[in-house]
Amino acid sequence: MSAQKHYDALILGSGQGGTPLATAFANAGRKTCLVERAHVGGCCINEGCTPTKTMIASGKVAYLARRREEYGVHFRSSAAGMEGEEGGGVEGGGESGGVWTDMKKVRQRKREMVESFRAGSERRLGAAGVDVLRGEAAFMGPKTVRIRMEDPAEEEEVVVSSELVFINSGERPAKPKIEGLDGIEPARVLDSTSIQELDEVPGHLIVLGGGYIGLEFGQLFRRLGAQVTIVQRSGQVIPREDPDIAECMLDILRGDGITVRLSTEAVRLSSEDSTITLHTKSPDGTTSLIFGSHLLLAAGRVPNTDHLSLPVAGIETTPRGHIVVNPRLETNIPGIYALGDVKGPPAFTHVSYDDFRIVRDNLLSVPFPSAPDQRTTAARVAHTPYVVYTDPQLGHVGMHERQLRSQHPGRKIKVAKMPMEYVARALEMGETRGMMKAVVDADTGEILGFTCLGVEGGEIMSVVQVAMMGGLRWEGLREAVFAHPTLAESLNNLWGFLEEGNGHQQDRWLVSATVSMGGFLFGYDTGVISAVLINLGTDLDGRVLTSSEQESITSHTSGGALVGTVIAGFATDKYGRISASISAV
Ligand SMILES: Cc1cc2nc3c(=O)[nH]c(=O)nc-3n(C[C@H](O)[C@H](O)[C@H](O)COP(=O)(O)OP(=O)(O)OC[C@H]3O[C@@H](n4cnc5c(N)ncnc54)[C@H](O)[C@@H]3O)c2cc1C
Ligand SMILES: NC(=O)c1ccc[n+]([C@@H]2O[C@H](COP(=O)([O-])OP(=O)(O)OC[C@H]3O[C@@H](n4cnc5c(N)ncnc54)[C@H](O)[C@@H]3O)[C@@H](O)[C@H]2O)c1
Repeated sequence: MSAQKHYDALILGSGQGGTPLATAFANAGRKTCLVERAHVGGCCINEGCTPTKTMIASGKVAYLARRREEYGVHFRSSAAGMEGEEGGGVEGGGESGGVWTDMKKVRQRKREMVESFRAGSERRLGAAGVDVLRGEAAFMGPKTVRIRMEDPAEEEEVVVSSELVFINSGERPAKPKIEGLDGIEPARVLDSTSIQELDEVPGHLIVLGGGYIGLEFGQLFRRLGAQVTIVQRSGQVIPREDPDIAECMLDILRGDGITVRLSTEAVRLSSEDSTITLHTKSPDGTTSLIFGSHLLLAAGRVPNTDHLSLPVAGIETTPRGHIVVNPRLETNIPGIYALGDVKGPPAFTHVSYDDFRIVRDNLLSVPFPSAPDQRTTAARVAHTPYVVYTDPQLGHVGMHERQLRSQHPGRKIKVAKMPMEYVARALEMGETRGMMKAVVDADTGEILGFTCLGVEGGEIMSVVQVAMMGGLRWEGLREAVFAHPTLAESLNNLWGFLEEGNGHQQDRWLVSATVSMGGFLFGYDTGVISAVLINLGTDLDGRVLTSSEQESITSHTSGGALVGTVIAGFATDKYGRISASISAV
């Protein structure tokens, strides 16, 4: 049996764009229908941001509990020389003992958070009078959709037509093609959704993919007590980042005891008893085996367009299956729009939510903040921020140095890098890992991009984002009066590190040169003096530096002064940290 219904607005998928859009249309007096095949609130609330950040909070507590003695804090039992009560959980990696994870409790806390967020969304939809149909939608024609209902006892199928259709169907985890994958016991092969439902910590988690999901879960499960190996196909983790930031992140992950294998291709999987074996290959042909108890697939996501029968409606997609839209989020079919991840990257909740605002303002004429009918995605391109919720967080806004140098080679830029070790508040908190980096226009002072890989890096980044939105130049942040001691006050000092040098590569050399050469003399040329570099050693990979690299370093040393025959100077390492004071002849 199939029922027929007609609406003013039909929303397919209850994601971060579609859910508030449905409420807005209904509140504006339009007859509105929202179709959802799984759960209201979509990925972010049910499987994405909300549950992961809730679980990551548990990981942070475990991490700090292990570091408690650094802060002069002891558990009563250990202070008294007694064994801490243990049981019901899994030993927490053993770094400092006594901390174990009750995975069921971690999961329960996550479930409660998800349920409360989801209930809030359901309440808002109900209060606005949105018809929520539980089932899977597929087009029958441009403005007609068939819904296969979740509960066939009521209706097996409902056919809905509408003047306006909004597709907000999101993405799901990709399943990479690896020989042997289908032969592994399903309970041991996890994705970003199923890993959140584990009731015990895996013994050894192999993470396939060194992107956002791989890093967030890899570090979380390490902190909860698992051995973790991250296998990343490309030569750096989080490949969209500048190499110096990715390298700093790598140091942090390895510092946490995570094994990270870069430039490593997963070739084949096999399993015996409870052990999974991943056969890998490096670009030079070297093969190796990685053994683990569980495998997390974190190798990207694919759009939920394959079940929508888009060709029936004539809706255009990219070769990867994302829906093609213009800056007003209109598809090629009039009256049909796409919002959120389903239209392609960047795939973030705040992007999907802004898609909602664009459509709402253009179609429901909400006049603020810009004139109706003029809102497009173009306005946010320069400033779209994001945060990777590793600890420390990686917050970024604007352009990357690498992107600027490759896409705008003629533009004169300056780069400032400062280690979090220079941030008073971070020192007080005992959380000094990471670095800040800013890229500015050398002529105008405009802030073009900013990254903070540091404690509460997302919050610090947001301060700079607001400055960028307001057109504040870097000098404005240098002179701003921030409350002391905040993390944001470090934005007074960052700019002292601005220089035109072309990046991390030379800094890598400087690190190893200073580390390996001991008492040797650094040469530099400040325009006042020039001196000769006596010995340079090797780069971080042990490679002997060429003469042109040595020359480059001698002209890149950050500063110095000549006093008689004694040369004093300093050089900065890859984080901009002063790594050597030189005084010798
Ligand atoms: C593990 C993880 C962590 C994340 N963390 C963050 C974070 O910290 N910050 C951040 O900004 N982003 C994060 N993201 C990304 C973020 O979750 C998404 O960008 C966000 O949910 C936007 O999604 P959306 O609005 O496009 O739709 P989604 O939230 O994906 O919702 C789409 C909905 O459509 C439904 N649907 C699909 N097909 C059909 C159909 N045919 N019929 C009916 N219903 C259908 C689905 O069931 C789903 O509920 C994370 C993602 C993951 C996986
Ligand atoms: N904090 C956040 O905002 C947040 C958190 C999680 C996810 N997300 C969103 O979800 C998206 C998807 O995340 P993701 O981490 O799955 O994808 P991703 O594209 O960010 O990273 C996937 C990584 O896996 C690697 N890879 C791909 N195939 C591989 C293979 N066969 N073997 C080894 N490595 C392989 C790629 O090189 C890539 O670096 C993100 O791009 C982001 O938009 C956001």
